[in-house]
Amino acid sequence: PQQGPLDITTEFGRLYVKPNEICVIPQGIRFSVALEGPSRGYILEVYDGHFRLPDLGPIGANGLANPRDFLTPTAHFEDRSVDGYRIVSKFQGALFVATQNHSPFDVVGWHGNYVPYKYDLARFMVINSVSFDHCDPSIFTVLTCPSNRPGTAIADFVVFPPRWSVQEHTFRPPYYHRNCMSEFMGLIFGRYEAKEGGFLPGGASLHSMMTPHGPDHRCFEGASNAELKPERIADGTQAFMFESSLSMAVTRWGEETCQKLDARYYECWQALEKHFHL
Ligand SMILES: O=C(O)Cc1cc(O)ccc1O
Ligand SMILES: [Fe+2]
Repeated sequence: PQQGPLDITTEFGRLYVKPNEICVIPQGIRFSVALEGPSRGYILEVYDGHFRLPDLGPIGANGLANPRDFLTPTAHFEDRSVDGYRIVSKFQGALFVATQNHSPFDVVGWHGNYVPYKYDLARFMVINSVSFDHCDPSIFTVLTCPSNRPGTAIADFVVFPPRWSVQEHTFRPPYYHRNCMSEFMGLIFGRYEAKEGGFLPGGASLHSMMTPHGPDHRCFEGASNAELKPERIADGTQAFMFESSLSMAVTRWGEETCQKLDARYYECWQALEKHFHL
């Protein structure tokens, strides 16, 4: 959720998920979502594999998102007769409806680990360079859904949390780049350092694979001239990225119907100047 909490009921119990928390519901689990008012957020559905914590490599035993901070529901059931209870299932890309005369949330107990869970992004332990250079944003991976090609993800969920920035001799914001992943970015709240202007909470950007992108002109000028002292960045901000080795298609709704496409987005780079001095 980006705006308003989600009051989620699942066959395993209930999850109350507030903005800056995320919720993962594995395939095939029945759930319903109750809202308390205006609501908005971001959904990522993977069609292959499951999300898990990334391998920590030399980071070692703990760090990034720690297992202890993932919360699963306690068993909860209701014995409720309901005429025409509608169950909506997605199968092969289409939605199907079945009706029954009782609540599906009548599972009395459960064991195992194929369960829905939630996680508070504020609990993420941030790792970064304390010497020089801008790290690959993979250091900010909360969860990954690996593909069967090693090192390549069906999807990574990456956050850009509040943190200290201390690198020396470095252009600290994201570098200008083209890469082999599709990057869908969203903003829960605050201002993303590389696009303080046009990128608003609830909005999204998509940089498809091998499409060049990077900070806007204002960010470039600011960071190029800033004194490199230790500095807090992203306080009051939560930006994130869904990154995939697959392509993401834009629907007609996203491109036209919603009338929210920023056709002038590219202009954020137009003022960048050439800085070669012979
Ligand atoms: O494009 C972006 O803003 C996301 C991003 C951030 C970063 O720090 C490095 C690479 C990257 O793709
Ligand atoms: Fe990027």
